[in-house]
Amino acid sequence: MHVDNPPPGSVAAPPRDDRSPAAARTVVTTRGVTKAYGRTRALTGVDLDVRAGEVVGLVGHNGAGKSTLMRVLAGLEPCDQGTVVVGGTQVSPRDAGPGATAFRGVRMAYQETSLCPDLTVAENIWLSSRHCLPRLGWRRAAGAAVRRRLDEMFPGHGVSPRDRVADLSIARRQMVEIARASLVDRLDLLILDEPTESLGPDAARTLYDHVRRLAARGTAVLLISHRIGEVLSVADRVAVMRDGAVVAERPAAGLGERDVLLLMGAEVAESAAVTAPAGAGADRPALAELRGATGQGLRDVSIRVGAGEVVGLAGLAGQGQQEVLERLWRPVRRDTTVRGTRAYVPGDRQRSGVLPLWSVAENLTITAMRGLARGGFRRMAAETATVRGWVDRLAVRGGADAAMTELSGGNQQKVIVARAFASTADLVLLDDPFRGVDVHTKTDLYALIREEAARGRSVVWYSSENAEMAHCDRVYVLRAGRVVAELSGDEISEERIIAVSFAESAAGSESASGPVPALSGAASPATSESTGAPR
Ligand SMILES: Nc1ncnc2c1ncn2[C@@H]1O[C@H](COP(=O)(O)OP(=O)(O)OP(=O)(O)O)[C@@H](O)[C@H]1O
Repeated sequence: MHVDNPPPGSVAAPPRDDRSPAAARTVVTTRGVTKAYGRTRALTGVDLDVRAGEVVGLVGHNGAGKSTLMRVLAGLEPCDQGTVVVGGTQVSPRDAGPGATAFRGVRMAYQETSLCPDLTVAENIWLSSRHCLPRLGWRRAAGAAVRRRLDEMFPGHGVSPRDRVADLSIARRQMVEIARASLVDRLDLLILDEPTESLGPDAARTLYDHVRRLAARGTAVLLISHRIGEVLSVADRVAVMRDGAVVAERPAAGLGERDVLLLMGAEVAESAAVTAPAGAGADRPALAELRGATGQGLRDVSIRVGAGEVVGLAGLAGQGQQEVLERLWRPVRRDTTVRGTRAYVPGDRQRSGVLPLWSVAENLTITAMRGLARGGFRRMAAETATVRGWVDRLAVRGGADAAMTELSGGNQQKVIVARAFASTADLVLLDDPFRGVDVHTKTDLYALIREEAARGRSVVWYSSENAEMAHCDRVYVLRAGRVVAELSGDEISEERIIAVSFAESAAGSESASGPVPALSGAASPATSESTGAPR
């Protein structure tokens, strides 16, 4: 069922939620805000009010305009038309731009972190918060400030102010990005753009605890997320964006995930989980195998991937899952066998996934080229048909000719996933591939994985969302570099995976609820050569 789309810019009367102060001052207001990039109308007339002390969840499909609106609210980009009022003062397009003082009380933590990779954590903090740091001894002051904030938000974070950002895992970079955004002398509005996509459940929970504390102190928080359940658990109010406008606002209390999906325009019936046929693939010939793999953080790991099987790698983040994917991608050791070609979808699209200067079509076909060519000649018609098929299938907003940098984060991710499946690889390796992808598209991608498996392709899939593992035939749960459980069929459930992940922890030296040190400080093992090309 579809919800009718009201005219752009229309806003349902926002009923107040009990948790937010009824007469709180408005921190930001937008009326009829539009923004176009060339022919793309990213914002088509946004009306939104955010009041002090409230948490507003902003949801919508990939490309709905959420990040663009946030950039306008943070003063990073001017809007084309409409009015933006920040802290009671109407700002003009001239006021926008990096470091704009009119927007000083508004801070944003970005979906792709804005940190300089070659600087340390403390140096990055100085860059963004130098106006509130002393000139003498700034490094120490920045280090102390970020450490304090990280301790508060993410106990057990494992980040030192002296760490070089490039050496941090993607989850830790995300933590620093969020801490950086909230380090300011006056914080009226904190914008969090998909903050938990690379965080584990513990870090997500402590972050949201902090968000509620901020709100209790009067700071407004705008939370963009595709994780609707999380939004409903922390927000006072939910604003839904479609086609560049806010089309509905509702108090979060009493709203269910299904209600939100309907407001977003999703076909909820289609969103029903596509789960794996029980026990499928268990007795198929092995396409890939790790036999007692040890070293590089792995301890005696044995894993078997049958032809046409979808194998999940689960457990808390950083327990060796990336190292397993790395071994399968580069099977150079004698303990690893892979028959056939491989494609890789890296977890960190900015570092090793996107070819930013290339178009969507070029990014998509780069790995499929060999299969599409005949006698060493490119077949342009076949390439065009392939590209069109994938762009339509995954609803890549922006189209085939757009540069990758013109796409929203979720749409970029769709192209990277499509690139792997458009290849002829026998084994597709997925490292938490659906970060930032909207719920509806994810459902399509789950179905795609099952279809490809039915055609005989094998998939090894690490996901930080345990619920996604229900789409696998078999799941290996990793803990501290070891396989601690192998689940199949009905045994695969979120509860079971969590229980197994923590059972080992309770038996070991770490506390079940405490922080778990990641095995590898480095992020995705993917390098420039692992952008998906089968070899
Ligand atoms: N710099 C840019 N140049 C051209 N088009 C852009 C640019 N930034 C955004 N767009 C386009 O504007 C539209 C809205 O993008 P935006 O990033 O705001 O969406 P979003 O709702 O945040 O999506 P996602 O959930 O995928 O992050 C998209 O169609 C996108 O392709």
